[in-house]
Amino acid sequence: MAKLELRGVVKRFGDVTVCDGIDLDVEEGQMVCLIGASGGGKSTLLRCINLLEPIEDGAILLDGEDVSVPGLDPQRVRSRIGMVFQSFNLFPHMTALENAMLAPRRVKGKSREEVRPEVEALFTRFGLADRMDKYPDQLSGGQQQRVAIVRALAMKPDVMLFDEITSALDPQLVGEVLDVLLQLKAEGMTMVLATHEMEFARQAADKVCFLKDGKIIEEGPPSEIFNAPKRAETRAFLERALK
Ligand SMILES: Nc1ncnc2c1ncn2[C@@H]1O[C@H](COP(=O)(O)OP(=O)(O)OP(=O)(O)O)[C@@H](O)[C@H]1O
Repeated sequence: MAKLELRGVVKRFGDVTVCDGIDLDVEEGQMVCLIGASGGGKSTLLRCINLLEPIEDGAILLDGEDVSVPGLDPQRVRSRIGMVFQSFNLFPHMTALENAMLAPRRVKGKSREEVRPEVEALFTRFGLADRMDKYPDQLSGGQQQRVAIVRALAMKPDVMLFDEITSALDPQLVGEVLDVLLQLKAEGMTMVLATHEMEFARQAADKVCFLKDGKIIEEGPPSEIFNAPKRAETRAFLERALK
């Protein structure tokens, strides 16, 4: 597990500044939730952390090492920072087990024999032992998303990023995915989540950051942000979101 620090991160698309000098500390083992209105820049910020988007300015530090300097191998960084998306993105022609074994084999060059027991242990840990040999279309949305989480964990990342991972799920399947996050938190994983699950953020986050127009305009423990937000924007957003 690692500490993640963002220092003055700037991301622009053309003339539009989507991340406008973001500073954020995520301590080892912390769960940080990013909340805010649609278009505030949550997804883009996560994509920048994972080097899926180049940044214009600032730095992204993983245990003190600047991983955003040009020239570093993004695959090497991505093997330390796992990411899970709203759409599960599993390969339909591969079983759940094959999906999860792919990256450690391709990126880390490990053999099937080496990877298989490690990945099987992850499936067991997250209640998916009997789903390993199924294809994605034989799994529920919640199971597919849990497989996607297992696939990211198979790389043994130090940090995990989650981008609205329950937004595409039927409401009755959301809980089983959020339970996986609670389990990871209990195991000490460092995590950053963009989420609309306000009750989950209130109960599980160590820190909540409210993003607006590419800036963190409010941050603190959920007890502060939810009970006594300092900013009118945060209050109005929470009132709508918690209705
Ligand atoms: N590849 C891109 N090219 C141009 N503009 C982009 C691109 N990706 C995102 N944007 C813009 O950046 C802004 C922030 O988008 P982003 O998806 O990061 O917000 P968000 O807070 O995650 O919103 P949501 O909750 O709807 O996912 C939006 O105005 C969006 O249109």
